Amino acid sequence: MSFTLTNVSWEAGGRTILHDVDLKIQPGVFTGVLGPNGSGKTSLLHLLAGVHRPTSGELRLGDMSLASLRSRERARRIALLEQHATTGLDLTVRDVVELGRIPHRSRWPGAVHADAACIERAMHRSRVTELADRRWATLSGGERQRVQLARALAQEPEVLLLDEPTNHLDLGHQIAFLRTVREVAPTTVAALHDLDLAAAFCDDVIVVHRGCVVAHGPVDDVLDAALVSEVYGVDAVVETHPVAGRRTVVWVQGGEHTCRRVS
Ligand SMILES: Nc1ncnc2c1ncn2[C@@H]1O[C@H](COP(=O)(O)OP(=O)(O)OP(=O)(O)O)[C@@H](O)[C@H]1O
Repeated sequence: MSFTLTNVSWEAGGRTILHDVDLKIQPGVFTGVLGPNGSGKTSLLHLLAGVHRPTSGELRLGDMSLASLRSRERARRIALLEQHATTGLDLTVRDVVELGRIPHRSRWPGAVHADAACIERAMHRSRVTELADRRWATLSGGERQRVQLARALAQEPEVLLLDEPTNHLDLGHQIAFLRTVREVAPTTVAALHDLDLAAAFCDDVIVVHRGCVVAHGPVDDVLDAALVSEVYGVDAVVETHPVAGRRTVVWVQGGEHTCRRVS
């Protein structure tokens, strides 16, 4: 399922947060959204999820305008894994994962069994089966993140939107999490801060800077030292690692945000 954004802008709090975004996100592709803090990554994901509506421009999912989809239909097609998922309810892990089935609820007699199988499968894939009876409130940050992935997979979406999904995860779980997403998820768009993880797992990347999309394309074409310098204000060496065989980013110096727009 593709996303097509034509001249999309989004305003909030009296200012333009995203400016004239033109993008086509191809179906079946794992796309990373990169950019500094406050550049507009979450805002872009929220537009794709239908949480926000564009102030101007058009956003299409496949051949439909996203705005024309009813919320239940949207929830069947798109799962959003938020940066800070919370609930005030006293739920078990299984209850949380079961929430992913709500958009698919049906009166068909076999639905309960189908839902149960789907929930078990999603928990197994996200490596949280052993947590199934634990209270959500007692989980660590990393455990919650994996449970949220299970909820999103139980939703069986056509598009998976992930907002900094590897926050809270140790290195092993970061790799396992993104590998699982690559194996089982359909079209994926993930905001990521870790450029090495982006290089390892993304097919394409979108780079957002000060509310503008300044680059979009295959990760190996986009991710280079000039981009890291321009967007993050960091001098870095970006090279193909001799053992891992993928792009790695080693920072040399920086930290000052001397951002200029990349053309
Ligand atoms: N509802 C809102 N009202 C006003 N300003 C907003 C709103 N939502 C986001 N912003 C502002 O828009 C800008 C982009 O925010 P966004 O959360 O999209 O950035 P981000 O790239 O995801 O940042 P981070 O990496 O820090 O999570 C920020 O300056 C933020 O304060």
